Amino acid sequence: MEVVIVPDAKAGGELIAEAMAQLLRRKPDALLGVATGSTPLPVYEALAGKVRSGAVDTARARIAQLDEYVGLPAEHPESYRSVLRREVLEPLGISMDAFMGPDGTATDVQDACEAYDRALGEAGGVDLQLLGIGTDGHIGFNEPCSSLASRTRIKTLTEQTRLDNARFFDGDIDQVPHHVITQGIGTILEARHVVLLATGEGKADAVAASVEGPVAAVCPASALQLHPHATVVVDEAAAAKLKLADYFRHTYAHKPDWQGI
Ligand SMILES: N[C@@H]1[C@@H](O)[C@H](O)[C@@H](COP(=O)(O)O)O[C@@H]1O
Repeated sequence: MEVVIVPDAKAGGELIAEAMAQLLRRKPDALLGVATGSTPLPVYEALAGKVRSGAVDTARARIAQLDEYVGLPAEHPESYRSVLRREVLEPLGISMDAFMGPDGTATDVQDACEAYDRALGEAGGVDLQLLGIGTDGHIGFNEPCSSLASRTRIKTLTEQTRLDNARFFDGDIDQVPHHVITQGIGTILEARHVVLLATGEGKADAVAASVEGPVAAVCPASALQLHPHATVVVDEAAAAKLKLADYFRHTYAHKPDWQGI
């Protein structure tokens, strides 16, 4: 696992957007796994800037969704499908034909989960999966004690996560669904490169537990320690509780220029 400490969220966004751009130059039809939440927005903004300036071409890029609320109509403004259309696909000029995600409106939710998990494999697998992190260490919607081998499935949200996400539902927790579909931790770990971005002091405990704590289901993001190519990008505030921060700074400052993240 590589930990990169950047000065602020904008620098983190630029670093990850450049990694995505390099991937797309090498593999124009790369499948990018994207996350929702506030944290990844600087990545999408930086990548959209590169598309506008002609530094990268997204004509053949494909996008895969990480997780979804169960029961929200697909056209609901806060369904993750709508959020990703608004924040990722439209700014990047990628059509919905190149988008894949789980069906949060399916009557048979289990079947929808299995179908999406299969579809990811049939699409050749995710090339780069971008993740945020919840204050409790969750990735996607894999709440604490999710199996580290889990596949795409239905999960029940904790009260804390519903509270955290109420800000997208007029601050009203009652509007936040209890159930979600999320790629499992085992599914996420199949991506060729996993990049987690965390910013702000609110994420410092979760980052320290994920990077320097034991691999444990109680902290789902710690599963990234098992991945052969995982990059954790953190700003100074989110890095505040890392005991090895100086070591991470030193190794990143001295790595070969050609290596990228
Ligand atoms: N399912 C999403 C996660 O993918 C995201 O990482 C998390 C943190 O969101 P934020 O980046 O807004 O803190 O929120 C939700 O739970």
